[in-house]
Amino acid sequence: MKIFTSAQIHELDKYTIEHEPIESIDLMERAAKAITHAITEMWHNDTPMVVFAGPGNNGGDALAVARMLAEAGYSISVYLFNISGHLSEDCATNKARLTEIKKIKEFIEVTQEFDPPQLTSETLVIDGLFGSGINKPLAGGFSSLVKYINASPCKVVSIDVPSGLMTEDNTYNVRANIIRADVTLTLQQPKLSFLFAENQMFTGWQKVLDIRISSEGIEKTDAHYNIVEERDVRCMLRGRNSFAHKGMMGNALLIAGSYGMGGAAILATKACLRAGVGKVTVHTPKSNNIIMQISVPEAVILPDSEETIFSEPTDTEDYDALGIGPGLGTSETTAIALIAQLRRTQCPIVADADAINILANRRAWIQQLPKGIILTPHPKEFDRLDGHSTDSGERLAKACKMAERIGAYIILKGRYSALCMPDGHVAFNPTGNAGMATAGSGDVLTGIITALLARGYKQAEACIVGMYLHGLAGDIAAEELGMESLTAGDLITYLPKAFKRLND
Ligand SMILES: NC(=O)C1=CN([C@@H]2O[C@H](COP(=O)(O)OP(=O)(O)OC[C@H]3O[C@@H](n4cnc5c(N)ncnc54)[C@H](OP(=O)(O)O)[C@@H]3O)[C@@H](O)[C@H]2O)[C@@H](O)CC1
Ligand SMILES: Nc1ncnc2c1ncn2[C@@H]1O[C@H](COP(=O)(O)OP(=O)(O)O)[C@@H](O)[C@H]1O
Ligand SMILES: [K+]
Repeated sequence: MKIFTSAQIHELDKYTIEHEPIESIDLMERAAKAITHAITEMWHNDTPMVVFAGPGNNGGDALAVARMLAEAGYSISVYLFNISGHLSEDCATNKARLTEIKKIKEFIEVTQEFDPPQLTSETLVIDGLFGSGINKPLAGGFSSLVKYINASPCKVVSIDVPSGLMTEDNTYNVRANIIRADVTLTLQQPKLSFLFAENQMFTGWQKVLDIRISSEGIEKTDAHYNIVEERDVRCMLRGRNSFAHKGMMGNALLIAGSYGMGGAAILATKACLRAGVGKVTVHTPKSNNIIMQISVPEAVILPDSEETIFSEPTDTEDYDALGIGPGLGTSETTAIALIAQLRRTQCPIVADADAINILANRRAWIQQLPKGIILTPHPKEFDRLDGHSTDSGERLAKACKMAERIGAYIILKGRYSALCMPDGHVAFNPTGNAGMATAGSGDVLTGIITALLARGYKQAEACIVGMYLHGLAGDIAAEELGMESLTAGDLITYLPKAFKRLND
């Protein structure tokens, strides 16, 4: 699913009006119907509702919703904020339509002073102050109103966007002046900023409402940001030839584990095998040899000459992919071996965890990384690599720049892991859940991506399929076990079911 910027949304709006064709006011009516339907599904008609409408089209939506809810028998009070004395055309039309009906409890047009109504725990506030047209942080009377609503015990449903939240960049926004909704009913597509962890407190639960924006327009418009969909992944999946033998299914090399962190190597190795690789070899310190042999008898172990750390690069001629980093440690010897390893490796690479931490300590080496390398940092690891970011938006922008600059694929891990590609495009992964916030989940992802690379998937495909499968395994595990007790090992156990669901 493409994620458009507010400027693109505005253009698509116009495109739909011109090409469907449909009058702008009728498109607003269509949006309002979808919003009203969603509200009536969630709240009974004995819920007292207070609608706050702004002067633009978000306010227009709110006024239309107020009319429809009043006609459906809800008790509705409406406050329309018209401070500058100018309403958008469709907002003005909906004001006229609203004032024509008799079923509204009260309608107040605020032009100067505003005496806020009492908002109790019974009240539902419908927030239609500002949507995708906001162009600066809220201030003055609007910020006071937002603070008043946020401090009240009422429930809040926001139309399209929680008022005050920018659809893309909130780095310089004033967070106290943004509505904290319980539910956001967003039109056509989630907005980019909804995918960032720190904005969940504003959007609350999100529901996307289809308002039938021109599919032709959507197809024609290039989007930098996409949310991966199941059908994309199904198209990328490669089958297994019935004459397949292990030599055809990829030969993976993992360099992982140090004394005390052998578990990371075990998790990555098991995940690599469960992701369908033909053969996997694990280069790990001597001290992990026996535990690896016992834990993963399917793997070949290549013990390092050192007892506790990775110290010597391995020839990669025979391998189809290298996964390096889980539990590796960051000692000086390991750092030198890592760089030597990256320099001499010819096959595709995924570098995670301590491999990233080592690069963060020696930033000059980042420029020299092989083209096409996959890096899988969580936000803290990325900050070590590229300096502190104030929020997810800034971090994503930096990751995109780095991916372009060094020709890398960077997966910024999180609820919606973001794959930043060298061509500037970003793919967000929708699968996964909070049960996966547990040690070792990242090692499993490294193992899966390594396997897919070894099997011949191109970097972008290996990342997209890998992220999706990893999250889907977590979702199926959570369906059956619940989130609380989920462990990284469960992700491996449920990987077969994730494959099966996608292959069915
Ligand atoms: N295709 C779709 O998705 C559809 C979208 N639709 C709906 O349209 C909404 C977008 O409407 P929109 O473009 O009119 O913008 P909106 O958010 O109402 O705000 C603009 C007004 O706010 C003002 N303003 C801005 N910032 C401000 C600030 N900080 N403080 C104070 N004022 C500020 C700005 O004034 P200006 O700065 O321009 O003078 C202008 O008056 C969208 O979210 C959805 O609900 C549906 O109806 C149909 C299909
Ligand atoms: N709340 C969540 N929703 C979806 N996925 C999550 C969530 N929390 C963690 N994950 C996934 O789990 C993995 C955690 O990786 P990481 O932080 O590197 O863990 P570790 O270092 O312990 O292995 C990432 O792939 C991330 O996307
Ligand atoms: K809003």
